[in-house]
Amino acid sequence: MNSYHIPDNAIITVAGTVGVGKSTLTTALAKQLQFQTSFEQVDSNPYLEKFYHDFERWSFHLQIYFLAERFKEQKKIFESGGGFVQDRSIYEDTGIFAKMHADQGTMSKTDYHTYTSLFEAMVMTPFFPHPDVLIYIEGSLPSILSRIQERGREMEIQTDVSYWEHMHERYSVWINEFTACPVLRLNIDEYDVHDSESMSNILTKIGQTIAKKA
Ligand SMILES: Nc1ncnc2c1ncn2[C@@H]1O[C@H](COP(=O)(O)OP(=O)(O)O)[C@@H](O)[C@H]1O
Ligand SMILES: Nc1ncnc2c1ncn2[C@H]1C[C@H](O)[C@@H](COP(=O)(O)O)O1
Repeated sequence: MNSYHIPDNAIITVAGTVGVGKSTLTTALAKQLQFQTSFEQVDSNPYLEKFYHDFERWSFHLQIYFLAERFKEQKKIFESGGGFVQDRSIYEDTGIFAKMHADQGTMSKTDYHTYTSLFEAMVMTPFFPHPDVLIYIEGSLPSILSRIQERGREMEIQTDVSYWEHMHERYSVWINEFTACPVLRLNIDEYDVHDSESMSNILTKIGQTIAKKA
C-alpha cells in the first residue's frame, strides 16, 4: 500500500472517448504508482484502418478482435496479481462501439447479437475480475476534436466529425448508467499530467474511491 492508500494489487482502468487523454493519463499514473500498463495496440491492429474505410464490412471483425485482445490482457493482469493501469475498459467495446454501430446500421442485428452473447458469456460472469476503479475522463467536444487532430492518426482525422459527436453523446449517457465498478470522473480542464500537485490530487481521489468500495 502506498501513501495514497491504493493497494499494490489494484487494477485501475481509464475510460473515455477517443482522443480524450486515456493513454497519456495511463502512462503518468503507472509511472507514479510504479504499476504495469496495459495499452490498446493501434498500429498492429489488422482491422482498424480497414474499419475506418468501411464500417459495414469490418465492424464485426474489429469487435471480435478487440474482445479477444482485451480478454488476453485481462488474463495477463489477473495472472500477474494486479498492480496495473489499463488504457480503456472492455465495457466500452460493447457499451459504446458495438452498440453505436448496431444502432446506426453499420453492424447487422445478427452480428450484434452474436457479439453481445459472446461478450456476456466471457465478461459478465462472477469469474471475470472487475477493476477496482474506472477513471472516466470527460471534456468538451471541441477540445477532444482538437486532440484527435493534434495526435494525427490519419484514419481518425478523415472520419466525419458526426462520428465523434455521436460517440461523445453516447459516452455521457453510458457513464451515468455504468455500475460494474466504482467510478472517478476527471475533467480534462481540471488536471495536468505534468504537474505533480495535480497528479497527487488524482492519486488521492483514486485511493478514496477504492476505499469507499471496500
Ligand atoms: N492532459 C492533457 N493536456 C493536453 N493534451 C493532452 C492531455 N492528454 C492528452 N493530450 C493529447 O491529446 C492527444 C490524445 O491523447 P491520448 O492520450 O492519445 O488519448 P486517448 O488515449 O484517449 O485516445 C495526444 O496528442 C496527447 O498528447
Ligand atoms: N471496440 C472498438 N470498436 C471500434 N473502434 C475502436 C474500439 N476500441 C477502440 N477503437 C478505436 C478508436 C481509436 O481509433 C483507436 C484507439 O482508441 P483510443 O481511444 O485512441 O485509445 O481504436
